[in-house]
Amino acid sequence: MHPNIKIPEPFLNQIEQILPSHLSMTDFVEACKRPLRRSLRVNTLKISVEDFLERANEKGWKLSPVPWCDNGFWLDDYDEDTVPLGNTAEHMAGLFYIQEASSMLPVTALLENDIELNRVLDMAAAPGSKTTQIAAVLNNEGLLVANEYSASRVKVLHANLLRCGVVNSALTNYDGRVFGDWLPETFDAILLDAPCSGEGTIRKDADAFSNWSLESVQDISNTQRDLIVSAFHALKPGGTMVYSTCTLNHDENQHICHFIKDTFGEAVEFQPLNELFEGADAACTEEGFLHVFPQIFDSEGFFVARLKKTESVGSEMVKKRPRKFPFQKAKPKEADDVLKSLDETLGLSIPHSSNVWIRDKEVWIFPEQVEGILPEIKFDRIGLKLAESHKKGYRWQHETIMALAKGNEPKCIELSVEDAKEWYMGRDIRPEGLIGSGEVIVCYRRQPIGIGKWVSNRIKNGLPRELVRDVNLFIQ
Ligand SMILES: C[S@@+](CC[C@H](N)C(=O)[O-])C[C@H]1O[C@@H](n2cnc3c(N)ncnc32)[C@H](O)[C@@H]1O
Repeated sequence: MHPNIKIPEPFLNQIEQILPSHLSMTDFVEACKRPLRRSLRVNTLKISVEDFLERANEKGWKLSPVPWCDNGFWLDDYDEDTVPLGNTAEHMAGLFYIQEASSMLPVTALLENDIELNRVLDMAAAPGSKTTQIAAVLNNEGLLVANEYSASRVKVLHANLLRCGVVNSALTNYDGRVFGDWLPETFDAILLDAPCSGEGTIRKDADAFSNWSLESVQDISNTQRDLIVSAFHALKPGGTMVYSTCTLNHDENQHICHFIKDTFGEAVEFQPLNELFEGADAACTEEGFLHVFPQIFDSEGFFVARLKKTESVGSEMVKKRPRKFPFQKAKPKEADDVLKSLDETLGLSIPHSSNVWIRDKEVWIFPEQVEGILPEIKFDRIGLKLAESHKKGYRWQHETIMALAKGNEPKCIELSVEDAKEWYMGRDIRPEGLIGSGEVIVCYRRQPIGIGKWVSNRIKNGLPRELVRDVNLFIQ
């Protein structure tokens, strides 16, 4: 049992009124008090599920599949005190994301249908569990705009995108209310994983209710109404949107969905989720939303609704002052030069749907689909910084390796466990009996972990300073 759990009476009274008849209040309270099962999602941008399972098996991890996400697994009996999951070599290399199982539902629902996805918006994205999940389904193609209102949380989002090798993203730092006016009818799919009162997170966080009150629920539902209207305007006719929260009350869930339907009528079509996976029925409401009480799948509480915009609702773009953009698209010869050098020095190539852009000496790749909307909104960061150019060529970046290298390129060198520890601690390494020249992709257990440079029998460490850490305890 969770030791310090406090569940407010008004909340329990409310749940009693909305709990479906096939569920019991006793089970609900007991489930809230049970600590949460740990779960993770394999990052298929970096490793196949098959290879990950082999590696997990070698480490003695016991994984069981999450039924609604092909890449999701529960991790049974993991001893978090010995090696915190977030400090394992596999996590640092971006091979998985620690994500609660029910929080994998919204992206599964959003991207279930095989539709063309040129532009996707994640309107409330930090820390990025679902952004990285979307990027993996898109396989780094198309454009994924990841927006977050809190500047400090944008930094965490950015770090997670880098760790997971996401290349097709463009980050923005706005109140999500701006998208409907600034980018109307722009996105094929939108995830609104809304800020909410977090009632479903009690199993993870004993303090989940410390700021909870009936009034605060009303406040936050006003924001949610504004955000869903904005998202609906930003959606292309024919596009799909998922509205999700990690809370349980109707005001922040069902009522928000009915509000958008009342506002836009026939243009809103609820798309039932009862067949999203085997057993989904157990959480399905009459409208076809998933209202996941924690005892149903032994998970966090969650709510997921999917809707389609069947027709335009006459959204209009608000005119803005033209802004100066400091990047220029590389001329064809310039881009060829960069890509040829990337191939020749490291054996790497960029995703099909991206192009080379230049700012002074910096060389970047941007998803092609961002080009049409560049004048409309200020981006904090787009795509990937590939290199810095200098007189003799290019200085490739750590993130280039983390995003583009697979570990099977000719320029890779496999480090011993001792050398990998040295690498993560920011030190140069001397692989036994080897001498080389030029740049080299360093790998640990066949996964790229950075870029170094041979200086005779030593590889100069290229790990960015902010990633240096004492990993002596964690890497085995
Ligand atoms: C439920 S969390 C998102 C979790 C995230 N989707 C994930 O899966 O990792 C909601 C996020 O919305 C942000 N937020 C709050 N108000 C917002 C607003 N008006 N516009 C956009 N984002 C907002 C919060 O800072 C928070 O990071």
